[in-house]
Amino acid sequence: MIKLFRYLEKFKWLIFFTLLFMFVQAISELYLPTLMSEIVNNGMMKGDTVFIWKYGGYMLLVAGASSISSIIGAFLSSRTAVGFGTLLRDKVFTKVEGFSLNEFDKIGTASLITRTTNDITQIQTVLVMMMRFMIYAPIMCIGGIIMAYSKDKHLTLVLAFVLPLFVVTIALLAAKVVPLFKALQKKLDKVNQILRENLIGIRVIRAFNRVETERKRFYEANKDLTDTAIKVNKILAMMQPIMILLMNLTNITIIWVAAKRIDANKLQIGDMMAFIQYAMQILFSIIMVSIMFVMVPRAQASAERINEVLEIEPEIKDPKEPKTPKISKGHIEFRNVTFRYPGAESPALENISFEAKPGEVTAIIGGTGSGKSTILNLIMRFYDVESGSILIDGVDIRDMSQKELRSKIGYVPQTVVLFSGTIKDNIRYGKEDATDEEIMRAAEIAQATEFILNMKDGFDSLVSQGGTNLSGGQKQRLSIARALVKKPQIYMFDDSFSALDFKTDAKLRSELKKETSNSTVLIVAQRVATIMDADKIIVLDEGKIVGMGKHEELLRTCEVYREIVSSQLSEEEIA
Ligand SMILES: Nc1ncnc2c1ncn2[C@@H]1O[C@H](COP(=O)(O)OP(=O)(O)OP(=O)(O)O)[C@@H](O)[C@H]1O
Repeated sequence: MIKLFRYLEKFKWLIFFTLLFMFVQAISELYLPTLMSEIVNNGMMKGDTVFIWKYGGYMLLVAGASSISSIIGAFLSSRTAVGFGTLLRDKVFTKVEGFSLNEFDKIGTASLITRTTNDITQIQTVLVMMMRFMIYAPIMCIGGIIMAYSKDKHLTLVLAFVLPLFVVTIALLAAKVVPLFKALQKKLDKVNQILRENLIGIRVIRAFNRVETERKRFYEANKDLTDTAIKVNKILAMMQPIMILLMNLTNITIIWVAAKRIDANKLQIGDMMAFIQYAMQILFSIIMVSIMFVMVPRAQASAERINEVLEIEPEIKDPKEPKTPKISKGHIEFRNVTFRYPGAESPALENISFEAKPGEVTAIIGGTGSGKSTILNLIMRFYDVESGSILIDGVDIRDMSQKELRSKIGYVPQTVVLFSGTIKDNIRYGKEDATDEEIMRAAEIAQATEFILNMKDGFDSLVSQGGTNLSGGQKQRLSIARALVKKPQIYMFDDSFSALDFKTDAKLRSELKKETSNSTVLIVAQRVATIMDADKIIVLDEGKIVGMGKHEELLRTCEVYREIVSSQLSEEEIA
């Protein structure tokens, strides 16, 4: 947690004033019982009304100061904690944005969400407590002991018995609660993970009639979380009556001992009353500190989880001095590229070398899992190659800034991702300052205009989160329009025409050809018809290139290609 507290620097003045006001509150509260004992001893016992009024007035002033300090302290500490929480969330979010896909896989999306929300809230809560109790509780405890001692030495002996008993009881309870608090956080992660999977996969869950199974899975994770939470709260609930019992026993003992001393004229009633109040203040401050000791480990567990995220050094970093290609055309070259996914035994791509030139369409075809998407992932630098290099316009992509690299590329991923907003917003995602004409033009080429205009509000129609109110083919076309509006040097289509009917597919590609005549176009496809007329077809099989050339050439020379073609086209089509 200390590591995270370095970010508190920004709030140092707020913290200073919180501590100052908490100090004023503690001192005022310590002074009140003494004033009260004065009123009892010198006012009430002697019937001196003027004295009572005078000291009563003092008491009012001191109590007022204490209340105002308490209010201001609470306000300032909350401001600090909320500000700190915001700052941390921002830091975690910014860090996560820079993660490569590897790091996402390592921590998991659900856990990243819990860490950014719940874990940071835990730290916020503890920070408020720390700021309020850090100064207040020790002053109340030590000051209380000193004041109590000044009222009566003998009575202080009662405290010498009670305080250790109090501390031991709290320590025993805390020892039980702390591990449970740590477990709570993990169980919350699990509930979040199942919830997320279910919300995203609801269609599949229903289609496979797995609603009951999923409900059971959620119920079990939820119950596990609830059981632990109940266990924690049972112990915490026990704490309160035990504390009250101990406090009352302390009260009774003090009164019993004090009564004898008052009888023997060794103690005044006012001093006994003040002593009782000091004893309560001491016990309360111990409770406060112990609550902090229980809460801190929980926040500590959260802090560790946040630190883990903040300390991950993204594997993919920008070079210190990024290079820019002298001539920028979008020429791609793979030189002996081998790549293995983290933890995988065999490489997903092995010794891949090819060129994709501007003005040409380069297609990649191959069976499922042959490494087609991986090639595109590597060009986008979602992962770094294991050996070999990828050059764009002669510059290794690891020597370029990621921003520059990605600004050259219009990428249409295999799984379409749309954001909540209008159709226009989604297309404009490709180019922030795109004009309405540019957006319409992109939609036109992507063959999306017709269905967009058929929607109630045309280009201003709302796309729901994840694009659930659109069909697969409609989503694909919007995703293509989003890449087109960017007018990049390199287009990468990852199986992006698979959900289109043949007619739309052919129309779209012929329009696309006109639009992308000067760009480098990479098309990953399963359908031979989609890539037959490409300038270069790369045939992949188990991560290796087994053929490269034009359609007719490959038909003659490449066995794998022939197999793919004959499984899809009729004899006449092949001829
Ligand atoms: N994130 C990942 N972590 C580990 N292995 C992966 C990951 N993504 C893909 N792979 C593996 O890498 C290999 C190549 O996958 P890739 O997605 O490139 O295939 P593909 O040819 O695009 O297949 P498809 O046509 O089915 O999309 C596969 O064996 C796959 O299991």
